[in-house]
Amino acid sequence: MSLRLTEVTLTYPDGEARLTALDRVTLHVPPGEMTAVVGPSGSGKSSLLAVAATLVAPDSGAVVIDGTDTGGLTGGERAELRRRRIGIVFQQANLLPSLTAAEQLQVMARIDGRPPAAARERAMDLLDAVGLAGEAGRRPHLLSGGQRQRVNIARALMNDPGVLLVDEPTSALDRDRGAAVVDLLARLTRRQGTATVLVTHDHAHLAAADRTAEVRDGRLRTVTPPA
Ligand SMILES: Nc1ncnc2c1ncn2[C@@H]1O[C@H](COP(=O)(O)OP(=O)(O)OP(=O)(O)O)[C@@H](O)[C@H]1O
Repeated sequence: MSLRLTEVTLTYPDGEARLTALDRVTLHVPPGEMTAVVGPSGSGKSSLLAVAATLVAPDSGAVVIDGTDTGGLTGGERAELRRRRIGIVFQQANLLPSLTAAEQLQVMARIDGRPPAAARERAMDLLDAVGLAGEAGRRPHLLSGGQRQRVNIARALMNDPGVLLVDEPTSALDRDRGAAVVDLLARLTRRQGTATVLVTHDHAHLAAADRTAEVRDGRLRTVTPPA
C-alpha cells in the first residue's frame, strides 16, 4: 500500500521540440499518509497525478504501486492494477444522475464481480465514514455540492485501493465545505491506510496533510515534513 516515483521524467511534443512536464521527480508516499502537492498553474501537478495513476507512461523513471513496478506491465495489466489498487477523485464528482448515493458505490463493486450483499455492506460502511449514512437513498440532485464530493470520495475507496489520487477536490466548494472535505480525506487516509496524493491550489489545506511537496517547472522542489 504505497506509491513510489523514482526519477520520473515526462515530456510532451512541443512543435519541433519537447516540453518537459516532469523533470526527474522522486516522491514516496507511505501507507496511511497524505502528501499535498502544490505549485503554480502549468507546473506539472496534473501530469504527476496522471503518471502516478498509470494513465500516462513516463519517458524514464519508475512508478511503483504497492511494490509493483508498473513499467513492466502490459496495457491490460495496468488497467487491472488501476481498477484494483488506485482510487481517483477528480474535481467534479461526475455522479450518475439516475443512481442513489449507495448505488453509485455498488456499481463499482458489480464491475469488480463482488456479491451484491457484500457490496451493499461496504457501500453503507463507506457512506457512514463520509457522514452520509442518512443520504444513502438520495439521488445526486438532492445532495449538496459537498455531499456529492463525499460520495465521489467514498466511491473511489469502494475497491479498497492502496493508492488514492485526488485532484483539486474542493474547487467547486466554498471554504468551509472545502476544508471539511480535506479533513475527511486525511481521516480516511489513516483509516483505510491509503497512500494519498492531494493536488490543491489552496494553502489552507496543507495543515491537514502529513507532507507538502511543491512542483515548479516540473521539478519537485521541497517536501516539508509534518510541522
Ligand atoms: N497533453 C499535453 N500535451 C502537451 N503539453 C501538455 C499536455 N498536458 C500538459 N501539458 C503541458 O505540461 C506542463 C504541465 O502541465 P500540467 O497540466 O501537468 O500542470 P498543472 O500544474 O496541473 O497545471 P494546472 O494547475 O493549471 O492544472 C504545462 O506546460 C502544460 O502546458
